[in-house]
Amino acid sequence: MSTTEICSYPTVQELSKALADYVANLSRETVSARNRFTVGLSGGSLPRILAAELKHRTDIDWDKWIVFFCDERLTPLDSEDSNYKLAKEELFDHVSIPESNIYTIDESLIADAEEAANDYQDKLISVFAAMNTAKFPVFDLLLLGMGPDGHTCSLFPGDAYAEVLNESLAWVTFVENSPKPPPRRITFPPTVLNHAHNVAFVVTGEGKKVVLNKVIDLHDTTYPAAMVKPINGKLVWFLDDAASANLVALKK
Ligand SMILES: O=C(O)[C@H](O)[C@@H](O)[C@H](O)[C@H](O)COP(=O)(O)O
Repeated sequence: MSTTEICSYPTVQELSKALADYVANLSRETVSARNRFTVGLSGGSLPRILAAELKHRTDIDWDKWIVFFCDERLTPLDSEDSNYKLAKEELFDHVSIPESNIYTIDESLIADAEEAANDYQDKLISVFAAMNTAKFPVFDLLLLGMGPDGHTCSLFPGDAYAEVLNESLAWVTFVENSPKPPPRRITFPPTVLNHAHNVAFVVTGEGKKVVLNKVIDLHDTTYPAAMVKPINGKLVWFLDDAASANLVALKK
């Protein structure tokens, strides 16, 4: 059964501390149960907020982490736009996750979005097919952000993105007309997000408060973030008070 928890903190720094505790606990529990911790990361502000406290933790079995990107921009890995580059600078450079456990896009395929998505899917299959019997990868933890238009990963609202939003077979799909630059990206579809054991959204700032009300209070699935409802997993929202100011769900 799916459960949802909403946590709000006065400052982003306090949020980072709580997030580090949450990730460290989950990592410890999962490693002792399954001897590995599969994580999906997003871009935007998430890597910085996540790493701020987490990179100082000494109680994490980093060599058991297996990391994928929930979405990635089709750029070289050393581009300022690359989610990998951001995560590397904020987190990977400071902790000891084995390089071979960090799965990046194949840079030689960035000119062909479909091929890049298929290749990334093959990487997912190589890791997950042996681990679980589900038709989709079951991540231990997916860490997501949300844009002011309600997008998450590279899942954008609107009819132009219906095919990606409704993808029901592929483990990785792609967009070539993202309204948030850069335009060409690969992304997990909602079905993959909803098979995870744990999904955590990290959303901060006043600019998100209107859309958070639509997503959390009104469950308005025209906003892709509202499509995230893990079938058998746990969803946690890590918010700051500026972002959560309008939330009816928190005032109950
Ligand atoms: O690659 C990307 O662009 C991200 O994965 C994207 O989905 C991001 O998480 C949101 O846009 C929120 O970004 P902010 O936290 O910076 O607002």
